[in-house]
Amino acid sequence: MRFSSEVEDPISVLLKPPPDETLQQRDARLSMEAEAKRVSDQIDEGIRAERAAMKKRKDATKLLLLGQSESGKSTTLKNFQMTFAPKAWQTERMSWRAVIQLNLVRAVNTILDTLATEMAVGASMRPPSRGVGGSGGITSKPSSPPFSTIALGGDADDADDSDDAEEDKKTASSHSHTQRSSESHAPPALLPFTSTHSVLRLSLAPLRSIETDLMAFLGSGSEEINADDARFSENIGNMATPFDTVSVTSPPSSPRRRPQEFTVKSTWKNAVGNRSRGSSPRLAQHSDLDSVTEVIAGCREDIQALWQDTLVRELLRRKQIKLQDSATYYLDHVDMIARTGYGPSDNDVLRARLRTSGVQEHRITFENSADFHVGTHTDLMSSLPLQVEYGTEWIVYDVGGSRTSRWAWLPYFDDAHVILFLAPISCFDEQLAEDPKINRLQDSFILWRSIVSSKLLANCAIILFMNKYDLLSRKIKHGAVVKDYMTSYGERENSAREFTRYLRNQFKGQLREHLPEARPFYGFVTSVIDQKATATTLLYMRDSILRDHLKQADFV
Ligand SMILES: Nc1nc2c(ncn2[C@@H]2O[C@H](COP(=O)(O)OP(=O)(O)OP(=O)(O)O)[C@@H](O)[C@H]2O)c(=O)[nH]1
Ligand SMILES: [Mg+2]
Repeated sequence: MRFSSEVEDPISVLLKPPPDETLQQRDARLSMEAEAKRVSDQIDEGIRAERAAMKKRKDATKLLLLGQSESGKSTTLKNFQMTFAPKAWQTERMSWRAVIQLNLVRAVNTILDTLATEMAVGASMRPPSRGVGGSGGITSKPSSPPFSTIALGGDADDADDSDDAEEDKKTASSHSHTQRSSESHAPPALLPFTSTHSVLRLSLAPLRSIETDLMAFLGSGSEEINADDARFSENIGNMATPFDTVSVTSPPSSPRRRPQEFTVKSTWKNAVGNRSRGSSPRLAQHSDLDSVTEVIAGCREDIQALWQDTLVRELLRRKQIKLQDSATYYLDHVDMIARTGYGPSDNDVLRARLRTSGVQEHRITFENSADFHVGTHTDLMSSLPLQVEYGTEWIVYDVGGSRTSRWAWLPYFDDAHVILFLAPISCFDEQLAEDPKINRLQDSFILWRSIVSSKLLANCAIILFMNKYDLLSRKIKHGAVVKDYMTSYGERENSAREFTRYLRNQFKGQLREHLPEARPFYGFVTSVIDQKATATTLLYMRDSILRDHLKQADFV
């Protein structure tokens, strides 16, 4: 009988060098073995890194930014980056220059379009036309009657799609203050434009191709959705909350899974940093972004002259051309922006408008909280138990908010921990670009009701930002009367403060109505273009509300 210790291990037998191995053969064998080990270690390392990344992703707090288009979601995301990852933000800031340039150039082209139409009318001595065509930057304001948030109250059953349609009908003709006032006046005399204006139009003509090139560079987000685009699909239609009814009305691809074209990073951001040819989107008419910048810089004085011209201002007023808010800001600061060495400030970037297409995933790794600008914040901050969260990762999903994009939200509901819902409260007198029959504030209420009553989001912390308070204050100061647009507001004081208090109660009431049991109401009044104030709110949100919620829900 043989003992096992006497049996030779078959693997060692296999690996044993041949007895007659030469020195050369031995070296070759050893180097082959070393290479095999290196490859094997590399594979193990890859598996380990993948597991760690998966665990990190699983552990990361997932925050979903929701709200209608132009509610300020992407601007809030920028605030997140500036507040929690300031060093990483430094490298991203410069890439926004092209967006700012597009916002500026588009505003100039809109003014030039308006001027061209008016001068053509003057030349032919025909009566002035009422409408003005042109590219983005114009918010059209058709007639429509006022709406009432009381009509939005209702039962939980109201949340269904047919009811939305009913409410849409109720507001199908919400009205425009500006349009109404203009109807009671006779058309004013033609404005006396001169050859100076013709020269300005000529010298600013190169900005047409600049707009085209910047749009090609920045992709689909550089075009705003309009009512015609919104009719693009009979399938999805133009519903307020397609994610509620997704099983009935299917979007083009599977509703539950995340479509491939979504959850993308913006390619233009990388392209700005990466100058190598071939990797950047091609500009059709200018060799690169630097030559675009030079053309804009060359137009600086003429842009200033156009924007400061009193006749042009009067024309914009008469034609009720409402430029985007960011456009006005950039035109006011053209002396600084239209320069070859221009690098945008944080303030400039917070004003930049680029529509989000699809759903974009952003990973934010918290940098050392000692870097936060806490010292400059209000007393509130000093009372917070500020925790060092260095290295913690959050995944923030920024979605497109127009009605035609909302069907893509649903797949992101499943694993969201936090919903940050933005409702722009300044737009009580505005209509949706994608459906001019619908009042924008009413659309926000319909969305909010659907989100707070969603069973899929029952475990999420839901935080409301009543945003654009600065614009609301300005609007009311300039004479807008809330009850003209919102009958339920009644005879309350016509002030931004009182109106905000009223809206807060309405939002809170809808949350309580749908989830009476436990969910607390977290509502903040914000102007997310104000970086310092927003940082204070975000820090409070993270270190107080979310810490408690995530602990309670066993997420941390
Ligand atoms: N004055 C002012 N402007 C704001 C405020 N919040 C956002 N904006 C501006 O409004 C515009 C639209 O904001 P975005 O953040 O792009 O809106 P969004 O919700 O991401 O819109 P979509 O991507 O179309 O869904 C930008 O030009 C912002 O600078 C605010 O509180 N006050
Ligand atoms: Mg956006």
